[in-house]
Amino acid sequence: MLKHAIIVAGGSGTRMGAPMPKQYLLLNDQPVLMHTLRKFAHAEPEVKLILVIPENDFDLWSELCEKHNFQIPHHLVAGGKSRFQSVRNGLKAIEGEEGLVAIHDGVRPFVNASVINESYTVAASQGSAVAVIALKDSVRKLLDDGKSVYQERQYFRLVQTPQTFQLAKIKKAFEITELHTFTDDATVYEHQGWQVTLIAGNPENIKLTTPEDLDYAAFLLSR
Ligand SMILES: Nc1ccn([C@@H]2O[C@H](COP(=O)(O)OP(=O)(O)OP(=O)(O)O)[C@@H](O)[C@H]2O)c(=O)n1
Ligand SMILES: C[C@](O)(CO)[C@H](O)COP(=O)(O)O
Repeated sequence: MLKHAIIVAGGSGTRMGAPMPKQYLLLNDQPVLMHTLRKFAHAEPEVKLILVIPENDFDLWSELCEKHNFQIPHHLVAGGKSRFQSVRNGLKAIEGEEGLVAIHDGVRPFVNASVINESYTVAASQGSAVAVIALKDSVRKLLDDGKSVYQERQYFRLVQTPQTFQLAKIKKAFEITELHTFTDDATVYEHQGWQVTLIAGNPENIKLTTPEDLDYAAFLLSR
């Protein structure tokens, strides 16, 4: 079955506060995005990779590829103003509706190959596969009056990427006008009335968001 992967990296990394967007920061002397693209290329050698970055960064990316001798084939697509719009641009760049597409944050370079493989297998039979992990800490809900209440953590999951779908269904789902409740691709998919299928993610697959995440990334790479 035809397998695509859209790696979204069209953001500006405000919370990281680094001199350049976090997707280009170096981990072990290689930009974050190269680690992420390599994970997909190694896990699924036949995958068709689409990389979504801001159009203004196309020249920077091509310089980085040359400098780091990065040769994994991929198709560059211009990002949008929001993650939703970047994903939609990526979906529009795929011709036809055949096969599966994994949508993955470019700033999650620590995804396991087994999670990527499982996401395609499950999406092929179920329509979708969304990587999640269970919570280890207790959970409380904040109330308007300054109080808080206990929540049963077994009913909650933290949502990661990849979020993998049958291409025809996720293309149709993304035809909708963007809503503020669309925090990821699963929320767009289920807006159609379709149930998402959850699969186990890997705990190291964090989204590099704030500076302390880079320390954890360095630790993971040093093991
Ligand atoms: N317009 C956007 C915004 C975000 N993303 C991507 O979506 C992923 C998750 O977003 P987030 O971690 O929020 O990245 P940023 O938007 O870059 O970070 P911040 O919110 O701190 O500015 C990232 O890979 C990011 O590059 C995107 O492709 N296009
Ligand atoms: C898609 C995502 O990474 C799943 O956890 C997350 O929803 C992105 O959120 P952000 O607010 O764009 O960082």
